[in-house]
Amino acid sequence: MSFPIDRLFLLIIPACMLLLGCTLVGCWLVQRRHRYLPWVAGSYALVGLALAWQTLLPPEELQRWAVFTGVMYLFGAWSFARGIAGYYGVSAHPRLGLLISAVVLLALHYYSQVVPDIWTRLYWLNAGLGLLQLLPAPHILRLRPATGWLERTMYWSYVLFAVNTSIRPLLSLALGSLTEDGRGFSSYWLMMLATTMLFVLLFAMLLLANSVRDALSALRTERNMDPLTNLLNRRAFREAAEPLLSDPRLGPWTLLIGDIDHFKRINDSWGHARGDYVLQNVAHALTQQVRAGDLVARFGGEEFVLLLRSDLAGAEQIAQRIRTQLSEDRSLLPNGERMTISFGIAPIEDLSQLSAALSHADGLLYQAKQAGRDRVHVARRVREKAARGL
Ligand SMILES: Nc1nc2c(ncn2[C@@H]2O[C@H](COP(=O)(O)OP(=O)(O)OP(=O)(O)O)[C@@H](O)[C@H]2O)c(=O)[nH]1
Repeated sequence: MSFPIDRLFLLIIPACMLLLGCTLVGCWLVQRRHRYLPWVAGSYALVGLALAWQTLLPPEELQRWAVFTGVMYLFGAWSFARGIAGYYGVSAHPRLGLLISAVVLLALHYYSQVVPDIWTRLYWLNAGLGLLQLLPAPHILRLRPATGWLERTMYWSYVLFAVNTSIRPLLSLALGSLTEDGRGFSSYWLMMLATTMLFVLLFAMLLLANSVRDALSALRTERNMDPLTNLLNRRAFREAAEPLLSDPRLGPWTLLIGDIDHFKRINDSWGHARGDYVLQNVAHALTQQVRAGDLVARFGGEEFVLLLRSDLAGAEQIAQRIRTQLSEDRSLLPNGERMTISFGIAPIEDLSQLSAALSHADGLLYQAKQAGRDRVHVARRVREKAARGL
């Protein structure tokens, strides 16, 4: 049996689609987070298989299998819409999709078995495919997903793809050179393969870029955030403090170190889970009291560091507010006892003083602990006291 070499050549595109589908599934298996990926992969696989099937069929068989291949294309198109809808978190309207598919399949049956007409069949099929793909589009547009370039490119190429699908037969008609079976090297078939491949590649690249971006941002979060409290860790605090303290237009800055009093006793008396709960509540209280642009970090254990854009007096007020709020919250410890925190507060003028200011605030915190805990020790006071010989 001989098989025309040009047909084999045309099989490259469906094969690429299947490979891309497998890549997306692989990507999903690694991360298991992007649940829209299997839908897009499924649509690639279905459309790829349908294209391969049609390429391999002898011309006289195309009509007989029109409904079968129609089912694959239609489900592939809806699966794509489902993937896009999943990406933006909206519905792909499955019932409406089913209705559109049923109407198109009836038309395919009529124009293949009752009154065979390949071009009317193509109009129906492509209009149906375009409509199915566009099902989630209005909802996505209302969401205004234009936040980043990736989302914007994704959305508009998706809309363009759906519109191109709908009007493909008309474009082909305008280009002329139609062949009887609408396949082979007919303008329609070549244009269909080319545009499908172009968009399919574009989407695969955008989806993979999205996966990589998410993986990187998850890594960055893991690297920078304390997982228990969602505060910055020591490394991220330094990184975030650098540009702030290097900008002479900002400031004045003050560094605070807060440390929960007798935290070991909380762990020993009520267990680690209660200790963690207390840490989370302290973190919440700290972030509640500071302003946007201030930094709050957990340096480890029960020690918290804050960089506030404020003078010493303002920082002291904030520390006192946090201290009062926490000590008045009787729900933190199971026996209703007060939970207290001590602070050391030191000024800082620029980045070069960061380590010195941290030691300074730490020393003041130590003094606060020595003085009985549940208090705020501020650098100026210490200096004033020293000046007065106290
Ligand atoms: N639950 C919980 N405990 C932690 C965590 N990290 C450190 N700890 C505990 O925090 C306690 C710190 O105890 P200490 O350094 O003695 O401090 P303290 O008991 O608060 O005493 P003072 O600071 O002097 O008031 C230790 O028991 C650590 O095990 C954590 O992530 N979760």
